Amino acid sequence: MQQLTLPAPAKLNLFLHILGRRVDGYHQLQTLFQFLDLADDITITVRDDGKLNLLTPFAGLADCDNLAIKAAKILQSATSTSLGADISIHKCLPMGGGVGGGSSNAATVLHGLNILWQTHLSNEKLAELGLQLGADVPVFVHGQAAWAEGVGEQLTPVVLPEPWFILVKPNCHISTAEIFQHPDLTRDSDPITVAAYLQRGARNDCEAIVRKRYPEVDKVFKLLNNLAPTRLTGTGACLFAEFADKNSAERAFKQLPDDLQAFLARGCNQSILHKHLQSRTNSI
Ligand SMILES: C[C@@](CO)(OP(=O)(O)O)[C@H](O)COP(=O)(O)OP(=O)(O)OC[C@H]1O[C@@H](n2ccc(N)nc2=O)[C@H](O)[C@@H]1O
Ligand SMILES: Nc1ncnc2c1ncn2[C@@H]1O[C@H](COP(=O)(O)OP(=O)(O)O)[C@@H](O)[C@H]1O
Repeated sequence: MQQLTLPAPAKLNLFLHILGRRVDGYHQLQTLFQFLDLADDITITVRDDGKLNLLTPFAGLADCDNLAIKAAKILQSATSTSLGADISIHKCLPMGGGVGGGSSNAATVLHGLNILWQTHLSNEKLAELGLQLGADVPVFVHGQAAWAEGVGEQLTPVVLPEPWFILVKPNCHISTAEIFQHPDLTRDSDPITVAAYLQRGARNDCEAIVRKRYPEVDKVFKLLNNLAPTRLTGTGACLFAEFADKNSAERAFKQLPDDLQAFLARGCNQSILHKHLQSRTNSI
């Protein structure tokens, strides 16, 4: 087999608590990751000459900085394969929005090339390689909704309700590093348990600062929160409102102004990448 097309889904941070800060500046978190059935599509074709080409360059981002290419390079050097690849990314996920598109692209490329190059690395090894690219890559590699601790890399799979969401990307770009450096960020939240989250919910500690720094986020937050309980994902800028069923989500979606970048999606405990990989394995 020489070519594969695989999805690279979005994630939500259903809540995000910051418990402290490590000496290296990274923050200790507690968060709950769930996937959405909303995804980029990535097509990978094997090359014999070892070259790694991105056929769909992103405006303003050098190909060598694209996480899809970085993931391919890491796998290439970890396995010493002589093979290369052409990679095309059909982008659907808002970039820099806290839905993890770049990390998800990296995880999908790791899985796709591991199949095409027949390098046979375990999920654990792929997650270890992915962590070098970003704190969120391992959860996409494993593909199970997860309770996360540490800097987001200590994962415990969980089974959660799978509600419907309206996801909105306010028209602004937020730097993750900038939010984590903010002097007013809450860094001393008490740890909680999954059971406590399921009973009472929990906040996103970045939300107050992001809403204050970015009026556009605050405006969209108020609009969505009138329709259903709303949260920031990650460090933003995307906001999500939760609905128990598809009909109520659709009704609310119709009330949104036309100029908003909004998506209707379902929460998934198994990433659609992994559903796809499983159905491939079953059909072989
Ligand atoms: C906090 C989360 C929640 O999902 O935010 P989003 O990026 O999704 O919004 C992620 O873990 C982010 O992961 P990712 O975007 O991969 O972050 P990285 O590239 O590893 O780090 C970007 C910058 O954020 C800060 N950072 C990141 C993670 C962390 N636990 N503590 C930090 O202080 C560091 O300053 C780092 O330089
Ligand atoms: N394949 C990729 N898709 C999206 N962003 C990428 C990719 N490769 C590198 N990036 C960079 O990573 C940044 C964060 O992207 P993304 O993962 O979409 O956001 P977030 O971490 O906020 O969820 C982008 O602004 C972009 O500069």
